This record gives sequence, C-alpha cells and structure tokens, in this order.
Amino acid sequence: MFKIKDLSYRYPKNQTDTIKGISFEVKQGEIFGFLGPSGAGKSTTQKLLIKLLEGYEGEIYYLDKPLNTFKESFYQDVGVSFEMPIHFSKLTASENIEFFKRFYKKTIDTDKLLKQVGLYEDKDKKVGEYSKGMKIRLNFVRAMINDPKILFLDEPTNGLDPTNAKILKDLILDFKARGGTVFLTTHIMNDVEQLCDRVGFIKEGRIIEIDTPKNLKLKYGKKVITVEYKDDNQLTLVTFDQSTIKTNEAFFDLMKHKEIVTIHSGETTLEEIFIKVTKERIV
Ligand SMILES: Nc1ncnc2c1ncn2[C@@H]1O[C@H](COP(=O)(O)OP(=O)(O)OP(=O)(O)O)[C@@H](O)[C@H]1O
Repeated sequence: MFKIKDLSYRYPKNQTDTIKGISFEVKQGEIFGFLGPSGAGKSTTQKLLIKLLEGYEGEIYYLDKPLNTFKESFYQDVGVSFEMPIHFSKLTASENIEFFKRFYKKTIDTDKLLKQVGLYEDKDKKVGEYSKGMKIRLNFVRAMINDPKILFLDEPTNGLDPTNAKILKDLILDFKARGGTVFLTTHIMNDVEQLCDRVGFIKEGRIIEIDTPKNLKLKYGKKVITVEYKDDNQLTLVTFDQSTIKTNEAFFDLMKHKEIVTIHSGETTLEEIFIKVTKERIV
C-alpha cells in the first residue's frame, strides 16, 4: 500500500536530518506497528506519509504511484487519529461529526460506531464536557467517518481504561478483517502484541529492525525461568535461561538452600525486545 525508499527529511530550521534514509513497506491489509524511542522520528514519518510535511528526499509510493501525484482526493482514503484529540469543544459530538463528514464523499453510519465505542448516549453533549477517554474514543470515530482504506493511529489506546482500550482494539481488528490497512505508533507493547502483523523499529531517524513480532521473539527471545526467593526476609528475583537449566548449578543451589516464593516460565516480551533493539545499533 505504501512503499518508502531512502526517505530523508530535515525540518527547515534544523541543521541535521530527522529522517535519515529509511526504506520500508506497509502492506495492504496489515497492521504495521512503527515503534521507537521518544524523538526517534515516528510522528515525522507519519506526517510525511499523510502529506502534512513536504520537501522530503527519496520516494513515497501510495498504491504504486508517487504520493506527490495525489491531490486532495488522497484524504478520502485516509483516516487519522493522532494522540491529542482535536475537536470543537463548544459543539456536541454529533455536531463535530457532521462538520467533519462534509469533507468526504463517502461516510459511514456513525451512530453504529458511536454505540460501539459507548458514546451514543452522550452524542448530544458538548465535547468540552467530555472526559479525556471520551475525547479519545470520539477521535477514533472521527478517523473512521470516511470509511478509510488506511488508518494512521498514534497511541490510540493511551488514556483509555482497559475495557475501552479493548473495544477500540477490537474495532481496529474488525477494520483489518474488512481489508483495511493500519499504520500504528505506540509505546504500549501490549497493544503491539495484540494488534500488529509486523513492526518496524526506528531510532535516531534510521530503521533498525523490521519483522513480525513472532520472528523478533525467535531472533531476540529466549525462554526463561524466573525464580523469586526470600533471603534474609528480602525478596529477590533471578532469571535463568530455560535451555541450560538442567546443568545450571546456581539454579539447583537456589532450589536446595533458599525459600522459594514463586517460579514462572516465560518468553521474552516485546517490551524487552524494544529495550534491546533500541539500545543496540544494529545497522
Ligand atoms: N516542527 C519541528 N521542527 C523542528 N524539529 C522538529 C519538529 N518536529 C519534530 N522535530 C524533531 O524531530 C525529531 C523527531 O520527532 P518526532 O516527533 O518525529 O519523534 P517521535 O518518534 O514521534 O517521538 P514521540 O514518541 O515522543 O512522539 C525530534 O528530535 C524533534 O525534536
């Protein structure tokens, strides 16, 4: 859906490039997670892909045509939900939705979506009276009003309680099941585990890793056994590599001589992989 080749971008007032020659693809029908430390260039990349920033070097193709050949019609295909919800606070949710609907040729039945995100009963309330979580959910509805082909989501569940976060994640998965493509940035690795087909890691403007979460776990992960034990009334946590546990004297020593509180087996989490990948420079 998007092909990005050697993309570089420098903000006009800066001395150095923020995006330094990145190449990747967002495939049709996938949820692509774009991850990286704060300031790595995720939002900048997102803004380049939705034509909010111009004057880049390299190539961006949308549906196999250069992105800069698309005019306003491009936005008919795109849904955007950035982290900071932008609404007219003196208008009701319904009025906000009606206002934004005017920009699009095709729109969806927003009442159904408002019901799904639990805002239908409050649709005639002024958005200024909405809680943070309600505004975030309304932001998602707004991103969907034109029945987009691609959704750009920036931290979509940040600030939502677990129930509402799950509702939103299920709606994102429904969107994908209907053939939609999603470009998602988030710091919540649980969301990545539950949603993303592939993830790309960006650090200091360079892509340092792209793969499926499963392959990343195979590459960076190892099965571990974590033991929690009591020593002089203090709780201590140690982790052992599961593959060598049979011959690990330190493990047996612990079992024989310490008061064991818990033993858990598990695999490396995406959170640990994030820390590892973004700490080391791979290329
Ligand atoms: N308008 C701007 N003018 C100049 N520099 C900018 C501008 N916007 C962002 N930057 C710089 O570009 C770099 C990348 O910022 P960007 O917002 O893309 O990071 P990010 O990965 O999205 O971070 P976060 O996870 O904190 O949202 C940062 O060093 C930032 O200071």
